[in-house]
Amino acid sequence: MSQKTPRNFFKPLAIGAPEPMRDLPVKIERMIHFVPPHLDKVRAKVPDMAPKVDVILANLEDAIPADAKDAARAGAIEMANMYDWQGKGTGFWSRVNPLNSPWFQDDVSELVLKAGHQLDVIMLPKVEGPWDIHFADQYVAQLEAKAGLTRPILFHAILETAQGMSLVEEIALASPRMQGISLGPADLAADRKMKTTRVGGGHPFYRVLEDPHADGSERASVQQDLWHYTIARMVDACRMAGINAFYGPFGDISDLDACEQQFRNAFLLGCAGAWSLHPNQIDIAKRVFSPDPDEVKFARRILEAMPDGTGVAMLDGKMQDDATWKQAKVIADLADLVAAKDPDLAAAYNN
Ligand SMILES: CC(C)(COP(=O)(O)OP(=O)(O)OC[C@H]1O[C@@H](n2cnc3c(N)ncnc32)[C@H](O)[C@@H]1OP(=O)(O)O)[C@@H](O)C(=O)NCCC(=O)NCCSC(=O)C[C@](C)(O)C(=O)O
Ligand SMILES: [Mg+2]
Repeated sequence: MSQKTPRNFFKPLAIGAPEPMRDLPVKIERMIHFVPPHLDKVRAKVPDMAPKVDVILANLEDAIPADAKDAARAGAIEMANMYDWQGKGTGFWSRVNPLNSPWFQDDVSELVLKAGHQLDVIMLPKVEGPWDIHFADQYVAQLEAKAGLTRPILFHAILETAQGMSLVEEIALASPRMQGISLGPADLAADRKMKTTRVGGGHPFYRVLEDPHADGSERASVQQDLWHYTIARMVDACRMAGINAFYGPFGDISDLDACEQQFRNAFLLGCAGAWSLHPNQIDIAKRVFSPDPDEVKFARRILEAMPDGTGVAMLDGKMQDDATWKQAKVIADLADLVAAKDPDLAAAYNN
């Protein structure tokens, strides 16, 4: 497989385009909050919502009707100027239409040329392979040069096709712009021909049955996680590439408990955040993707017990060593980031 040389991997893909980042900005992205930019009433909420979330995403793709694509794009550009994104630290992203759609070129060119200074991340849907990232990479570089941007716009891919799943490692490694990957459970289920119309979460048919009982009594069965393999492989691909994995949408807006459970499964498997489709999912993502205060305190005890990160120590009967020190570092560093943005959690982590 042809690979760029390490030195060429970080070369700008257009004369005048900003230098690609060698290290990603360290941010908390516990929830990526989706906004339909064509709805005036919802768009008007952005200045009030922005301080309360980690990322606001102007959605131009699915859930935006074909006859509202131009209005959504114009709304996204308006959103770019509704808040001090770069100054106040809330991420401003946009999900553009698929690369083969009639809207992709206008989405990307107008966003970069008219909102590139405020835009942090372009979310690319239905990514089939590294070639999609390569194409978008050079196209955006050309536009960045034209717009005179000094900071590169990053990419976030959605994992929502069977081919994309089979190439997820190559997608994660395809460009210095890659910032993360989200699971897209609806399109991926359709492409895999999974027999579910749900957007994330479990399914009552997906279970394991215990062995038959001699007395013929009823056999217990337990529902299993449909998304375990997919999320775990996405996490491995992302962490191998030094980027973050995210759980995508949970579609059953009315079922807050199942949403929390799906987010919690993803958090435990290594995801950095999830999408919030509705205001009632924002606090769930905040609660789940912020480290638990007791876990933070225990993690800090591990770091204190082994200041240089090597050796062995016993804490509350649990063996700690170089590996658990690294696990503790992940939790403690995340807690510091969350505390900087969230005074309530800062107090919980330090009392
Ligand atoms: C589901 C919907 C229609 C219910 O919208 P609603 O208005 O019927 O809900 P509501 O409960 O009546 O709304 C209560 C209040 O919240 C507001 N509100 C409602 N939503 C939002 C929001 N997002 N942000 C900010 N405010 C919101 C709404 O305007 C209302 O305000 P009000 O009290 O002042 O009247 C609405 O929440 C919505 O459109 N959410 C975004 C859906 C979306 O973006 N879907 C696409 C992403 S998932 C996907 O693409 C799949 C994937 C990855 O591709 C793949 O797996 O393949
Ligand atoms: Mg989709």
